[in-house]
Amino acid sequence: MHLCSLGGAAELNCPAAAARARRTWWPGHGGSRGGGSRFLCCSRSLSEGCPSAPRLHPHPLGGAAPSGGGASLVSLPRAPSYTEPAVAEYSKELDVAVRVVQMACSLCQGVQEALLGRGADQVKAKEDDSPVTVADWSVQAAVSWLLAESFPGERVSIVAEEDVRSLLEEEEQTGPLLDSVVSAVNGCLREAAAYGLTAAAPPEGGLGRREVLEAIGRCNSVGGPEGRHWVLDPVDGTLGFVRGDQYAVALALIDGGEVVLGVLGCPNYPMRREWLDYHHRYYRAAARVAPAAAAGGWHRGCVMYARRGAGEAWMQPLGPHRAAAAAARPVRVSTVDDPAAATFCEPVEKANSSHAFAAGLARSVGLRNRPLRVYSMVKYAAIARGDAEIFMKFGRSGYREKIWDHAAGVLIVQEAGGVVTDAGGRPLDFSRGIFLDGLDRGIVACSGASLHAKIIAAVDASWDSSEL
Ligand SMILES: Nc1ncnc2c1ncn2[C@@H]1O[C@H](COP(=O)(O)OS(=O)(=O)O)[C@@H](OP(=O)(O)O)[C@H]1O
Ligand SMILES: [Mg+2]
Repeated sequence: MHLCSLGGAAELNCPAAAARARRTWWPGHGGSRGGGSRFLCCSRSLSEGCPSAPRLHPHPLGGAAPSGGGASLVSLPRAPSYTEPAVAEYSKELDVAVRVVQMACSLCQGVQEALLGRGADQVKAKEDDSPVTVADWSVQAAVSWLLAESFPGERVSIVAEEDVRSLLEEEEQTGPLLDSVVSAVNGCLREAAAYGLTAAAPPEGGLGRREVLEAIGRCNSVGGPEGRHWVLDPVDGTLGFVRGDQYAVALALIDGGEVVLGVLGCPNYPMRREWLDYHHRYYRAAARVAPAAAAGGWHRGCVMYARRGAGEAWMQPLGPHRAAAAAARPVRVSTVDDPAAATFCEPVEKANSSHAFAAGLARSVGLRNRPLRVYSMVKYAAIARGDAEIFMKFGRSGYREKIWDHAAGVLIVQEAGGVVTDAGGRPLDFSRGIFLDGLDRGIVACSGASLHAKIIAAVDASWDSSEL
């Protein structure tokens, strides 16, 4: 365990570069550790396969009447309730999960801002050399606490990425860390009432070190085909997070081996894609001069969510619950099904997915747009709301994909109208524990069945001649 020297200025949505990239997604430049990163946006007309067209469905949280004890949820102006049992199922779980992810995003925003100001010594490296920060452990502790308090009397099983051991090892080797985590957790939990989770507020004086460690340690479930398991990636795309770029907070619920709920917090992915054209920090500075500009929400990220079988996915802006819920809108995948006109997403890091294979495949189907390279499950969010059409991930041989890196995003894309399978066209199997074992080659997510079939055929045609 050692300090990780991730450096490099993040060039988030630079306006000048955005002008150059006006017509297409521009590839991010992740490069190796120490490099900068860029994330720019597509400026295709919003009328093209517009995901924001209003639909005549009631909001899924509309029927989320809190049942039994547990979190007392603030009553909101509600759309008509669902009556079909299949849709009403998991209402309370979805409602709590959205609020919890909102709170976690707020925590992350604070840590990211502090991190960018204070430098690389705040970033630690795990045994596999991947980065981890105060935010990863703090979000895990806060989510664990909030779920346990919101579902009292239930054995809340959580499968999550971080563990207590690595936190304690870091503490031992590099000095005070746990206190920063405790402070971030308490700062987050103090906001519980603003997010309508009043019963989950911390005790007076806040949680202590022991309680925080216990909360992190409780997330030690291994999932599996039976029972209910929450699946949490506290900070997905930690590399993007430490570079001031895109990252996600991902929370899903698996029941009987199937993903039934997915919530994806994307704190740097604004509600409207054209807002990505601008540098977040430029806007933060502008907001200090003219605070009214900030009130419009241009700078905010979003939270996407879906429930299995509902046939719809939703998005709301970051923020306390009343305002966020009032601004929620459905999202829908793009209608582009011609690969030549599609945009594909892939991981920023070459080590996480072969860029060369994806580029060859893109050429073979006549794809003209440059790839959208973006950190984290924001790739799934981009597909779900029609900002891109294809996401491919072909990990290096031997790498075992983890369920927390995919569960929430896969469900959201599927419910928004997309198709996600392995490269053999088979559904992803979330019932096998922590790993997405049994994957044929890699993961292919597309905005629709016809595009998906073409991409799967193209993968087959290029596979044997590839070096994967
Ligand atoms: N070698 C390798 N191959 C495939 N996948 C890997 C690999 N190493 C790590 N990971 C996992 O990838 C998560 C980040 O994946 P992304 O697709 O978002 O990649 S990238 O950040 O855009 O480069 C990342 O999640 P976080 O740790 O939450 O950031 C890892 O779980
Ligand atoms: Mg992850």
